[in-house]
Amino acid sequence: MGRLSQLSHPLVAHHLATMRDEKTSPAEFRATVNRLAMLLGVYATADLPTEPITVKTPLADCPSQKLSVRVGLVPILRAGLGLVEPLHQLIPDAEVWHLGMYRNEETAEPVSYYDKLPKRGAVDVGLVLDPMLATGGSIRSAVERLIRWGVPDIRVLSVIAAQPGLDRVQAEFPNVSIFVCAVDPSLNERQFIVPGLGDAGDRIFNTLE
Ligand SMILES: O=P(O)(O)OC[C@H]1O[C@H](OP(=O)(O)OP(=O)(O)O)[C@H](O)[C@@H]1O
Ligand SMILES: O=c1cc[nH]c(=O)[nH]1
Ligand SMILES: [Mg+2]
Repeated sequence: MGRLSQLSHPLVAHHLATMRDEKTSPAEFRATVNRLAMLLGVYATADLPTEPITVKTPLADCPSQKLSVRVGLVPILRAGLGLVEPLHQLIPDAEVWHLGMYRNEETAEPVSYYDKLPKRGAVDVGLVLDPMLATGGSIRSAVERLIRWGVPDIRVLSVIAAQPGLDRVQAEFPNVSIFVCAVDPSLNERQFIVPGLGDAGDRIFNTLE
């Protein structure tokens, strides 16, 4: 089974309530995704390797640490874009590799429409960013793509995961770490997470029809 970390923190619970609330405006929704992504980012990077360096302060030499790995942020378009900026704040040198995917409305299967990953030179750590893991199909497809690219350490950051999709991803990718703020019990007949928060991409980009 893949390793699952569910964040337990009063700020996570507080901001999650805002995100789920149907009355939350797109502007506040975006700001809240940003806050939760920052918290997820801190947890998901807690064991990144560092190497010792020495920096000169105005007073003396100071033994210090710097990240020693290439980190790639891999947002799944569109909704994953909402998590990029806070992760970039935490890891300014991270590379960003976008994967474009949307769910077919009838089958709920992911349809890929953008992928410019290079043939060579995979990052050491790939952080897959998508606020919603529903059936798990989109995350599965992204993880498969990163495995083919050659990423040795793959971590998934999602705000809400549905239990059925999570079970599927964990069973299929035992070496992938998954970080979530909440696990919801079920999916409805349209494969939306219940209680969930609706369509994350539409709420971020104010495209609700
Ligand atoms: O686990 P799954 O069943 O694959 O569902 C989750 C996917 O669905 C949503 O994207 P959507 O297809 O709505 O596209 P969008 O982000 O462009 O709105 C969400 O952002 C995930 O990518
Ligand atoms: O509940 C869901 C399922 C897929 N995508 C979303 O944005 N929300
Ligand atoms: Mg999507």
